[in-house]
Amino acid sequence: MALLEVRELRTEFRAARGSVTAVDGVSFTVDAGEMVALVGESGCGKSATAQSIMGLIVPPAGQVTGGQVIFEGQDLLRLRPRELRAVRGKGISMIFQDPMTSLNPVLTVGRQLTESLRLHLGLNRRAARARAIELLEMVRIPAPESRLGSYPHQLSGGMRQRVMIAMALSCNPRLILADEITTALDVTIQAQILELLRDLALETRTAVLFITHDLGVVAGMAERVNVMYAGQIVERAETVDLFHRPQMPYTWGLLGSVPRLDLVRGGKLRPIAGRPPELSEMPAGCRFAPRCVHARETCQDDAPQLTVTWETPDRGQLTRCWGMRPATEGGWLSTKDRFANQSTEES
Ligand SMILES: Nc1ncnc2c1ncn2[C@@H]1O[C@H](COP(=O)(O)OP(=O)(O)OP(=O)(O)O)[C@@H](O)[C@H]1O
Repeated sequence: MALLEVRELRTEFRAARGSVTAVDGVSFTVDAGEMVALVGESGCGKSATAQSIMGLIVPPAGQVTGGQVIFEGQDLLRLRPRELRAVRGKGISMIFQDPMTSLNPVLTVGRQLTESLRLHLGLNRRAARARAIELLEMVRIPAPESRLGSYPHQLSGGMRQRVMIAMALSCNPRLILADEITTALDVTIQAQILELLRDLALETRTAVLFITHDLGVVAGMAERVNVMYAGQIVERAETVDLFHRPQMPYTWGLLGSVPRLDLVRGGKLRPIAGRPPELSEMPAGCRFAPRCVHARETCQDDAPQLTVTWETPDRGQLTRCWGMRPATEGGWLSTKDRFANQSTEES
């Protein structure tokens, strides 16, 4: 059984006229100790998915209107607030993009760590302090004892994110939701923080749902990837398969905007042209069709389902694209069929 199983999750936000659906039938799993990525451009619904899992989307701003979030066998969407609070921290913890918004600026790092340990694990003052020092050592913060007295603003961005990782790990959760945790950091620091999270998660056998807009970041972090577009999963595969054999044109586009050392000299990064649809004006057919140079008439008119388009006995790849046949019928459409409607600007 999966550690986390998200089934047909649907989340709506209140809008000027009625409501808009930011997460539309999203399903995926995370196994114990596994690293899974949720990737997509800004606004595709990644954070809304994570916040829905944690029960952080509440009326009047928004609401989870459908689906299930099964964590260790229980549906988190059916829990009472008190029961859900017990799952947060001890079962699932979350690290956000900007530690300054999640750390309390008027409390020292030590106070914040020890309070969480006392509250969730019932440690006494002395034991909580000892564990806090141990946690800061774990996230490789030098002179941890003296750092306990520091306020968040006295630490660098990278150090603050290390503190957030320490807090996330403090109650030995089974799952960490890591939402764009390095976006606000310098590139060199980004790599250190990612490596730290990966090493600690492996060491402590903690599963991580790794949320990012940067497919480049996924390569070294996740075993499986879910690509999200306009509120839906549009491709899912093992990371190696996704990089080796991306199937959905949106994923090709995301890969085209990842810097690569093996690009031929002079090869340019190609951002995906156009913008995702407005939530209030979703296309009737494939949601990526308006930006897809391979879109055919079917793509404009009919919404494709997420379908197994490649598989071996032990793994598979799912794609939401009319350019792919089910794996049982051969997967790829022939080049002639696939590009039948290819625009001239591509050739
Ligand atoms: N409180 C809210 N009220 C109304 N709409 C919202 C709210 N929060 C998010 N949205 C909308 O839901 C959609 C999904 O947002 P979400 O933050 O989940 O995207 P994302 O993929 O995480 O992007 P980013 O990385 O930029 O946060 C967006 O169109 C966003 O404008």
